[in-house]
Amino acid sequence: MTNIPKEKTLDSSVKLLLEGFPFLQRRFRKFNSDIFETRLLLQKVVCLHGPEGAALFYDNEYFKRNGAVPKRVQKTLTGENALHTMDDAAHRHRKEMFMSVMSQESIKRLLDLMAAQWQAYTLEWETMDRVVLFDEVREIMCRGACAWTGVPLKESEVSKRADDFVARVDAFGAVGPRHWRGRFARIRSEKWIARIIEQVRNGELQVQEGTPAHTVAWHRDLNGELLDQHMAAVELINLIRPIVAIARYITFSALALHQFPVYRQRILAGEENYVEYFVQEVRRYYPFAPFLGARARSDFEWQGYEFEEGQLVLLDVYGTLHDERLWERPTAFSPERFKYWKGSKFDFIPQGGGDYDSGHRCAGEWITIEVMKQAVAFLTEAIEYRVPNQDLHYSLRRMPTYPKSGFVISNVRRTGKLPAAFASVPPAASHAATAAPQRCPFLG
Ligand code: HEM
Repeated sequence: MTNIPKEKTLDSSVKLLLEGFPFLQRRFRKFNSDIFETRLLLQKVVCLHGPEGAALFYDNEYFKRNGAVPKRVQKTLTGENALHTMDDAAHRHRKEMFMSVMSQESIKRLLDLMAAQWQAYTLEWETMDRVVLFDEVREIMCRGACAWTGVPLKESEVSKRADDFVARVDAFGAVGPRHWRGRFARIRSEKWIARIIEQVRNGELQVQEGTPAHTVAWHRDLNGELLDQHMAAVELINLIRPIVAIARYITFSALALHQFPVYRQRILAGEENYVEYFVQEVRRYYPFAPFLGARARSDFEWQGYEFEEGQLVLLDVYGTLHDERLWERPTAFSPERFKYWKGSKFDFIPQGGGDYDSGHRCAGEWITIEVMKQAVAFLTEAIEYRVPNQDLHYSLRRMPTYPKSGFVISNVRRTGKLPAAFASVPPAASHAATAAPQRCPFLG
């Protein structure tokens, strides 16, 4: 039996808050090991790093999620008792519902709805002195996500609803006011969406079959029962809120285009798949999810280390994405690396690893990649802009993080060119046109 290297500490929770994203990575380096033990929130925690650690973490035989996601994260980010906390047959059944709305056709519909929003917003940006990209893109994402799911969004509530979704994500690594903002935002958004579920079920709101609102409202659990209204709201939000969260990756994409202009040129040169390499590198390079948690199902041994039943285990997402053994010059931004990447399901894990259907890998990873590709194509081909002086620093201590200024652009001009993916998409006549699905130009 080998002893797991142990951090000498009564509790490291404060250090985690102070150090942020690199907290785990620093300790793996200090111990020169892909496993170590520490104490967080007054409990013993075993931390795993790298593809072998990830393969173990995603092995359903050894780990479960029930009891692993802290209540403070459920009460802000995910909602309580959501898919993220389920296991075994019940998880697979609920996950099937999520994956059923991730078909190519469904994602294409989302992209068309988003494209109309990009066009409507840039019309307005031309008239504005300064545009805070993060603030605008979260609205674009919120409108697109609501239209796609089938959730009506009044013009007057766009900003408030988008704010609440942002606040819920913003709360996941926070204590104090930021955490409480997230809690209140969860309560408001769940109340709103629970009413939508009620209206879909009683026929007050007509939504097309196949849309996420229809799918979730009429989904039956393994016992054949509809989800209770609140649970259905939690899960429908788990399809909307994370789309709004893509605004962070899009803001980081704009930052990358600004900081590394050579890649803007390569994208404009039209090299095949280059936009995809670029967004993959954005997802690797910039921080989002720091780590993930699971609990051991029973006592077991792995590589000579002993795990105890109920043991809390964390998987180091940020550190694995910046490990020099996996990524050449990990601190350099280099989309080219994805040209040659022959990775596994366990090394490139910005949205989790392993399988989509049987495991907890992010249900929305394909959406994230496609929505980011669309945004990058738009930012490079459809508009020109200036980037005035501003504070573009993003703090690794803040979880989650984004550039302090929100990425301000000015002098926005439409080029008159539309990326190929937009060519067939009629612009939204007004924001309201795509916000209410009944009047959506694509769904009729
Ligand atoms: C900003 C982009 C996103 C990031 C960084 C992200 C990240 C993650 C991560 C780290 C997980 C946990 C994986 C695990 O527990 O092993 C996850 C799970 C999940 N994500 Fe995402 N995600 C994003 C976008 C999306 C989108 C667009 C959707 C849906 C439209 C989505 C829906 C989900 C769902 C339903 C789960 C739970 C899966 C399960 O437990 O089986 N996410 N995501």
